[in-house]
Amino acid sequence: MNLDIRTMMVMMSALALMFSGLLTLAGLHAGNVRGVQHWAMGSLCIGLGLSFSYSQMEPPGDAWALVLGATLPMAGVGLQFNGIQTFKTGRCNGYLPWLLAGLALILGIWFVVLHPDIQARAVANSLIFGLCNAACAHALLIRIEQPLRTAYWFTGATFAILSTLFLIRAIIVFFSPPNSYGLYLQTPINPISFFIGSMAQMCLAFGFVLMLNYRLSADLQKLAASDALTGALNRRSLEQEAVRLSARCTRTGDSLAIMMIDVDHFKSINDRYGHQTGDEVLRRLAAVAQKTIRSDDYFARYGGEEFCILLPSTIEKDAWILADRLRQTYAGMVMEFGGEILRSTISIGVADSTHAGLEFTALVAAADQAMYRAKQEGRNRVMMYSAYLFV
Ligand SMILES: Nc1nc2c(ncn2[C@@H]2O[C@H](COP(=O)(O)OP(=O)(O)OP(=O)(O)O)[C@@H](O)[C@H]2O)c(=O)[nH]1
Repeated sequence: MNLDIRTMMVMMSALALMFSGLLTLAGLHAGNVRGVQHWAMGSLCIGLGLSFSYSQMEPPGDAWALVLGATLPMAGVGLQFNGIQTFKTGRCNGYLPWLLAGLALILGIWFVVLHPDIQARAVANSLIFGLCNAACAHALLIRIEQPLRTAYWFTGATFAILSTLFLIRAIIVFFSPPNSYGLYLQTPINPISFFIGSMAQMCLAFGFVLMLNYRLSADLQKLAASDALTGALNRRSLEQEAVRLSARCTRTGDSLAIMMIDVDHFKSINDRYGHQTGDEVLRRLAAVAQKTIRSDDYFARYGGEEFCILLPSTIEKDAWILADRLRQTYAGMVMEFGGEILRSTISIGVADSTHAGLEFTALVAAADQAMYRAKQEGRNRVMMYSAYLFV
């Protein structure tokens, strides 16, 4: 391939520096999403490292510039890895870029200053870069969050390609005849590596921006679907889930159960302890309910101090057992606010599709009727819709 190495190196360095700016700007509006600044710093280090390498291409090259030319990109890959960790988990091994930079520095001093050996240095650096990129690919391709799957795959695959490229480069240079390799010689491996390397840099920057974009839109969707006070689903998303579940149950013939939960005498809690305490009571109830239900049940705040749980593949009797367990757990909770003890209870109405049909509004109406019956009967109890349906 007749591509000029110098031109490609300048382009690659300019691209990396540009992407650093782009990622910095993207990170400014990323809100709580962390990791983007690591990627920006990583790109900056890679860009600067490449400019150092380029600056000593013409003989007599400065050995220290060559050392820095490998040290900075190594720190850059470490920062990219940190960015992936932070993006996925919120935490990272902060020492990693320093460790990698230290390793590259020692290798550089050894193979450039003390025992100059271009070939050995190229093999060692390619191996380390290959392994670091493989680690980045691995970090991206394990434990993938569903909404970000495509973005993770895209970025992870790019890292995997880069890793393969570096490892092939290490093997080719290792087996090339002594003194036949030079970093800037027009041997086939050099233009190919630089060409694929520049493309990969570009894909990585796109990949990172794609990941950020997917995460922000997933966060927005989550916000739009949940109740701000309790974190439960909001009524609109519950209704959407109900339509989906009803269609599934119609197809499979499964039963769908529902619970309507209402805090007893909530007005007097607000009046006596204040609205903030009332809010906290709702949060605690939501937390207990979330713990009680199964992972495929849907828990939502229906409005005010009323909550709703949809239970797929459940009959009314089983829903009653679950509801009564929730009622007892909540009634047993001793809440303390500003030194004052607060105990509260809930009334629950349960119904299922066998008695009320699969229409969501009919299910809600049935469970609501049962819940009001529970209130009438003295509160702090669970009533089944079918129990008085045939009375
Ligand atoms: N703190 C707080 N109060 C709320 C919220 N939403 C609704 N409320 C209050 O909840 C109270 C509901 O009162 P009511 O509908 O009379 O029912 P209740 O006092 O619980 O009586 P019963 O349901 O009959 O046991 C009202 O005073 C609302 O202002 C909220 O998000 N936070």
